[in-house]
Amino acid sequence: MKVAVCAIVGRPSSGKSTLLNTLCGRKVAITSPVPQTTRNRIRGIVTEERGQIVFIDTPGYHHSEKKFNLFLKEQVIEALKEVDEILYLVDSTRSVGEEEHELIELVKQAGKPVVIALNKIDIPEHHAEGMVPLLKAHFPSAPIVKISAYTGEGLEELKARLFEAAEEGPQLYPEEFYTDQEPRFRIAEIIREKAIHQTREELPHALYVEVLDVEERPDETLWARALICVERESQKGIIIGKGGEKIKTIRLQSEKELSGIFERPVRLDLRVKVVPKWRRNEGLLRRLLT
Ligand SMILES: Nc1nc2c(ncn2[C@@H]2O[C@H](COP(=O)(O)OP(=O)(O)OP(=O)(O)O)[C@@H](O)[C@H]2O)c(=O)[nH]1
Repeated sequence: MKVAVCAIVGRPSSGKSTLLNTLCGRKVAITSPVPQTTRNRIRGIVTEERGQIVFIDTPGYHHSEKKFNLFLKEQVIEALKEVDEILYLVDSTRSVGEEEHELIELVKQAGKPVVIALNKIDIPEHHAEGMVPLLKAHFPSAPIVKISAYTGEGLEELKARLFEAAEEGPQLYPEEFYTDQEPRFRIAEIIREKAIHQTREELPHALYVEVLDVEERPDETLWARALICVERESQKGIIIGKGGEKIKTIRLQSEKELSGIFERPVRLDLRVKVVPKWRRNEGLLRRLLT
């Protein structure tokens, strides 16, 4: 069968997480309209008769020099070293800027087979056609497919191109697997997604989630204790909300979604903790990012 480990690379908000979820048919990576939601390399797995593709969802690529963003950039570079092929995702509704050019160079340097997907063609203002000559000039042998990660348009063709670029090999994961994320990590990601959605305006990136304990109770309930960590005391109040309303919503939404994922009741004990300047803490960033 055809087997490949494939990195999805693209600018922030190009739709990498959305694409991964649509391709895998399930929710494996959290999505959000706020850029830079993805901080970890999450794998989604597509298994079909013709083969298996293991996707690595890389963080959005930034060319800013801030320490936080440098870490994200390192993640992209590291991810590309390990893979067999690259799915380069381009947002066809945005103009090609400096950042896209940097990314083109990065993908070229990797020297791996590349499949290019021009995303968001469901949006009428897209200019996918206009982008083709530039991409062809940089990647003469790469197939270019126009897609909508959102509606699923073009994804069959995209998968066909990815399988074509893959080599013959043994299956890497059993076919019932669609992600190799640890439960602890999945729990943290779902809580983080709900917390971001609830506090989008006030603190899009100022939080992370740490799962302290996960326990299977005798009645088969999965119980987890987690901390939502913020940078400042004022942000703690935002997460908790008036009379605890917000954190309750975050908990209920997370429990509901996690119960579906783990196919059993999930109960969460959520607390908020202030961890000053966590984004400048190198040890913590390493732990969160790797
Ligand atoms: N209309 C439309 N919207 C899309 C499509 N793909 C993604 N989006 C939207 O674009 C936004 C960003 O999508 P994500 O999948 O979170 O993007 P990402 O590339 O993973 O972002 P980072 O985590 O910042 O790297 C979300 O609001 C998506 O719903 C698409 O094909 N069509």
